[in-house]
Amino acid sequence: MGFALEGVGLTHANGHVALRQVSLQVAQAECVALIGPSGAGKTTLLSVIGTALAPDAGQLRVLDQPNPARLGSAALRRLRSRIGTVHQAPPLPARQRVVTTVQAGRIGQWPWWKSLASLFYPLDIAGARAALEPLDLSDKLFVRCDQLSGGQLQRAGIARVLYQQPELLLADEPVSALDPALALSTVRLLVQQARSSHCTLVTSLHAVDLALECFDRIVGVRAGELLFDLPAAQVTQQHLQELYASEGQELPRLQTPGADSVHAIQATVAVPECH
Ligand SMILES: Nc1ncnc2c1ncn2[C@@H]1O[C@H](COP(=O)(O)OP(=O)(O)OP(=O)(O)O)[C@@H](O)[C@H]1O
Repeated sequence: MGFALEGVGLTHANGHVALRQVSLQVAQAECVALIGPSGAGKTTLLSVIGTALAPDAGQLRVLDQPNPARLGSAALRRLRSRIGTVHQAPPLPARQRVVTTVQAGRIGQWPWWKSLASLFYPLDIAGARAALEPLDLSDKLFVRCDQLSGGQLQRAGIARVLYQQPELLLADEPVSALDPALALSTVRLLVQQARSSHCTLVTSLHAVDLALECFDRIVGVRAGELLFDLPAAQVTQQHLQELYASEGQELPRLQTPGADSVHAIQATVAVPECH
């Protein structure tokens, strides 16, 4: 099983209710996109699933582990080592080389002495290179993180989580810093890698067309609630307009000069299909 939330609620420390009565079941190896306006609660939802935030109402089960908030620190660390997280702005140490940063993806799975040694000497250069290759970053293997562009940093964060080989992969706006063609190929890579490794993938995406193109299941989040949970083929314009009603008429899409849709980008770049 991937994870299940039943009636989950979360109120932030300042009293803001970010999630209310959220119920969502995602099976192992399913790939799901979260969409919704800014401030809807997508990041908060991913943080709850990833056990970074404990819900204050309802039930949570992650990778067959009920109620992770009740786990002791060692068991929680073991559970978290099975969960990979891609952040919008990956918190990668500025002075660390890319190879070390990618290898750090497995620190939670290695014995302490190996994790420590890997900080001083890269123990798996070939593995790190293989993770960077499909993201077109293998030439940056020995470059320091503070010498990468924002988009390269974001892709290094993705390489790190792919190297981790998690059972559950949570990606929060993983391609927000990438140009439209790279965004499309990178999301497709995430979906393909998740499918081939039988990993559950939940990705929040700003671009609605990217979500509909690459994912079979779409969850619409608005004001801390799930507005819909549908197969991509059943998401209508009306669903989307209702979801983004607070953002005016325009739906957020991939933007590229002279082409404003995934299909237009597809026509100009050779990227493998998602479905
Ligand atoms: N640590 C916090 N303390 C207080 N309120 C918070 C905190 N984090 C988020 N919020 C509020 O909770 C709501 C949901 O935020 P969240 O980041 O989950 O939304 P989101 O859908 O991911 O937005 P975006 O698409 O802009 O990243 C917002 O109103 C936000 O202001």
